[in-house]
Amino acid sequence: MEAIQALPMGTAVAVAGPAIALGGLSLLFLKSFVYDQKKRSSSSLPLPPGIPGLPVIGNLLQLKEKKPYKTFTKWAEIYGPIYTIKTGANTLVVLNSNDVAKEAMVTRFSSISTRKLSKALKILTSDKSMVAMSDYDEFHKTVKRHILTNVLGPNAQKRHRKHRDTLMQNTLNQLHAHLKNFPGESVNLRMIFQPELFGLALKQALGKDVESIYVEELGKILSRAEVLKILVVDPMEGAIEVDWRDFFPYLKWIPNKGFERKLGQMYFYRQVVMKALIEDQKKRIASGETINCYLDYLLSDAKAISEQEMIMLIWEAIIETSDTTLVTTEWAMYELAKDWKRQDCLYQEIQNVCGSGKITEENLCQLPYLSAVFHETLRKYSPAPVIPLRYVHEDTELGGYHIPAGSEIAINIYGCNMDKKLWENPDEWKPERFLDKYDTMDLHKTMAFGGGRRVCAGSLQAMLISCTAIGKLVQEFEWTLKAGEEENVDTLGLTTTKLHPMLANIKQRR
Ligand code: HEM
Repeated sequence: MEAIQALPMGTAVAVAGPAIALGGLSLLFLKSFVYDQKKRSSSSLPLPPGIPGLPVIGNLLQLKEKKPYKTFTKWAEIYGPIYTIKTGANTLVVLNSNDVAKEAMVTRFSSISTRKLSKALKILTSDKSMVAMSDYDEFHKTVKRHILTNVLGPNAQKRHRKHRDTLMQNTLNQLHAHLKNFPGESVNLRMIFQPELFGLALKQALGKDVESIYVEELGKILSRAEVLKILVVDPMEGAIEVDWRDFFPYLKWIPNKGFERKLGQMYFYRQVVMKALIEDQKKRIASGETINCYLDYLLSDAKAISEQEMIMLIWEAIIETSDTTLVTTEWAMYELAKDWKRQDCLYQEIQNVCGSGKITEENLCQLPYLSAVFHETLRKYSPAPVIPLRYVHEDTELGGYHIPAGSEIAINIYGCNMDKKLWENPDEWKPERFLDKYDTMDLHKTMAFGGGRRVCAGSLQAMLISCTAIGKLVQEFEWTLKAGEEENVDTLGLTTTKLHPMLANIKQRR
């Protein structure tokens, strides 16, 4: 040490330089040796079992119905938690248990960190220009930080609290008005809750809710309901549009006019409406009025974001806020309205904790049964049943099998949440299964929010809105399903949206 200190500075650098270079070289050598070993050891493993299919088209005909996650789950009972299917020219590795899903999302993430998007998603996401659909790269890290800092992280959620309180109060007011104006008529909760969620999404993203907007390219004023349809409802349907060229890339030169027209139109409408909404708010900012919202934040703090990326990021915050939370809340209320005993159990818990006071977000940590209702609904109705496909960009290993580069990965969240080895009678909606086992505020009791570096950024917001809404709806009203509603359990779309909106009869509690 003293000898080194005694050397002139230049000498120390001259000696240390080659040493560092040599150290670097041997590290590099070691890394490539380990990599080769890993590669060799992975390729000596067997391939996952394949589901028998037909030549050329593979298993496509077996996946005709638009709920592949259910077919995947049935196959897992025969072929195990990991298997491959052929979708035309593509090989898809399907993961159906928590263990293999976590291995893909955490341990082997570095080999599976890119997205494989269908043509429809490529168009709708403006080629991966949003947090949830981007590859795991610098763009992703930057924009995930932005959405967490301003919209979805714990501090941002504290700042947006007033919007959630308004949403809850407006929902309750409309239910009371329904009771008064249409006594004896059943209520469609979605018709009230969805526009309220959309209002919250607009306020968080753009600073203000809108009643209507003039869109120059369309030459007309659109109502709020039309804006909701263009920004949320249509793209959710468009996202599952199938272009057969996805399965046969070697036929991509053949035009598919119907598909292109439909998706092109959706893209155009979304684009012009988003531009009009943003321009409107830019006028507000220019007039000196700034608001704590995502747009104001991006305009002042995220200079490197292009105009198109800005449109996509703002749209992302709107569509993601408006959909999955509604799906969860509606299914939870369907189950509670069907099951009086459990509804009463929840009501008693709320009464014990809140007494004559109204339930608030501050009470959530004291309400384990409410938390169990939320998580059991996420389990049984996994709002994102299959994670958007990932792509294996280097040979890897999963569940003891060799997974070659070029494979696509489908993580079947629904399958993980319905795994009979993990969940007793998984078809039964039974919140009690979560009591005593978990911390009330643990957001990851199931695989519903994914995991690892791509874990859902909006889980806190979803929990705060959904749990408070369920709690308030049950605290204030008694819910009973309308006769014949029990059978309506079908779903529609990319998420598990209830095909028939829930209809229920409500009675004000004393
Ligand atoms: C019950 C409601 C929700 C469920 C079940 C859910 C589910 C998921 C899942 C499974 C993923 C992971 C995708 C993957 O691994 O590739 C994800 C990602 C994401 N979610 Fe959610 N989500 C919900 C609500 C929300 C809300 C309200 C937002 C608000 C904007 C949101 C924003 C995001 C974002 C930005 C990502 C991308 C994270 C990343 O790629 O790093 N989610 N969500």
